[in-house]
Amino acid sequence: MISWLAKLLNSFHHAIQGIWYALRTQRNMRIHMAATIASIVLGLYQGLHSWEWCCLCITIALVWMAEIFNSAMECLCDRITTEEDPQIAKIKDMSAGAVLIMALSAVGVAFIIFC
Ligand SMILES: Nc1ncnc2c1ncn2[C@@H]1O[C@H](COP(=O)(O)OP(=O)(O)OP(=O)(O)O)[C@@H](O)[C@H]1O
Repeated sequence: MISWLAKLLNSFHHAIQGIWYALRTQRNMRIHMAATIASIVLGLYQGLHSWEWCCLCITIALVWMAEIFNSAMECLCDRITTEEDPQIAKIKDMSAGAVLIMALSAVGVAFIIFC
């Protein structure tokens, strides 16, 4: 039981380390953090309904997830090669495209909720 709990806590520790690494090294993550704080402050100020908070939380989580997966993909690509490679360019472009889709969607959600 104790070792199961220790393994669980260890997994959390690694996951938090990953988020912290992304926040420290990725400029876009800091932009997402600023947008997250601004949305929460605006949400508290406007007194959102619970369903609006649900939409906001899911949207924020999806943007963060997309950005962290994108950062992980970039790390993996750079581990394979840092030399000019057309395949690496396609992989990184697609990964960045996924973040862009989610970020645009988040802007739409924010517009619907706050305007
Ligand atoms: N090894 C490579 N070979 C060819 N093109 C590359 C390579 N590395 C990066 N690129 C191109 O440069 C773009 C930016 O890649 P980079 O690794 O600098 O990401 P970034 O600027 O940190 O992106 P993001 O802002 O999404 O974090 C890629 O989308 C790709 O088009």
